[in-house]
Amino acid sequence: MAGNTFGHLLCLTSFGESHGPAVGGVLDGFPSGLPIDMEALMTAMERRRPGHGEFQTARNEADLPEFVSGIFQGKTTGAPLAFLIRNNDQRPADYKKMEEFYRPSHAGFAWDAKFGFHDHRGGGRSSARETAVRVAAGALALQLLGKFGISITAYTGQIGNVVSHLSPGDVNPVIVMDSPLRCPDPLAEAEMKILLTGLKAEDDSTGGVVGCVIRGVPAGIGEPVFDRLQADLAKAMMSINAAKGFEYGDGFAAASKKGSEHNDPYEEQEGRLRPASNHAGGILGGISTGEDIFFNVAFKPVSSISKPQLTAGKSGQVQHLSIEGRHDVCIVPRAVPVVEAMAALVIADHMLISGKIPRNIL
Ligand SMILES: Cc1cc2nc3c(=O)[nH]c(=O)nc-3n(C[C@H](O)[C@H](O)[C@H](O)COP(=O)(O)O)c2cc1C
Ligand SMILES: C=C(O[C@@H]1CC(C(=O)O)=C[C@@H](OP(=O)(O)O)[C@H]1O)C(=O)O
Repeated sequence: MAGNTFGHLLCLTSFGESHGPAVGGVLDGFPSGLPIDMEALMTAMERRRPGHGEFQTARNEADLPEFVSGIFQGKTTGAPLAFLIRNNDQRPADYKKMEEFYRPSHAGFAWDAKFGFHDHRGGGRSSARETAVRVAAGALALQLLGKFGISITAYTGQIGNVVSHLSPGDVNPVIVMDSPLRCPDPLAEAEMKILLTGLKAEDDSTGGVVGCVIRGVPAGIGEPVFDRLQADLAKAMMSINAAKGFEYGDGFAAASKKGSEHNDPYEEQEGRLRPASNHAGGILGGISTGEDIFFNVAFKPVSSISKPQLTAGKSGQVQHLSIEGRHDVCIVPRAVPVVEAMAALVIADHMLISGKIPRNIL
């Protein structure tokens, strides 16, 4: 398997390069009969699209998916959903130096080691331009899940050392939607803006954390032992460019807790048994418990910075390299819809596997 296809029953194949004519995808296994809300799909694309934010890359792309298969009379047909997203605003001259130098901590060095050469313009296939495809496919999966009462809200939980202290259960999707940095906590967001303004002026960058909460997933999805729900979520999140870590439920903090602090004892509520707390993050034994599923994804600082870095070129000469081009100061706000999209693909896939979503929803 060449690594460009993701999923079990609902499979996304993505293709395209940052400075090629287009990126695009084929989403196969999607149920027939779902009316597609193109406006909602474009809202998702708009949230990731480059070129319209103070701390974002200035590359300006419309990110308009053109569907060439899988939709008839506004509804999915069950055939592969295939779409193209044209690239219109490339500036390859920005990458001239990359013929001589590898960008420290971008993908060029490793891609050359594997493939022998790669399209150095915009990083080629290693560019997060590819994540536009995930958002288009994920927006379709989100619409499908919405029919079955499932909602997914990703949000900015941390930028640099500024942390939002809201717990996942308190995250309000409306506030996140309206926030320029996709942060549910307006006080933290104000501090994040100050931090990013300073870093932009210093030609530097920073990382952060995207949180995500999935509500309405019924108990019983996930396929032990290798396709545990958290294993598939982890793979989906760690496949996003610049992702450095994944944790769900109490995550790494669970390591230092006592059993008596971490356990979720059961109680009867309205005639059914439920855990009284949710340190598990909605998954036990690889299977959903019916509680909210929540997780965090850590992202590294953007590697392409114009602050000079001392680095050796391909012929060995050491030089102060200042990266040119149009780059994000912090990718976290633009990664929010990507995390949402990948989570939607995983949950929709497992809902189909378990039969909780039928293949025909007419
Ligand atoms: C939404 C998004 C936007 C990104 N924007 C940039 C960018 O403008 N400049 C950059 O150097 N890296 C950017 N990245 C990160 C690179 O794509 C990533 O570091 C590169 O592919 C190498 O992969 P790795 O960091 O996972 O090893 C972005 C990532 C995401 C998810
Ligand atoms: C184009 C997008 O983001 C790009 C992601 C990216 C990277 O290295 O990942 C580097 C930049 O590419 P370029 O130098 O070609 O403008 C970003 O603009 C996009 O997200 O659609």
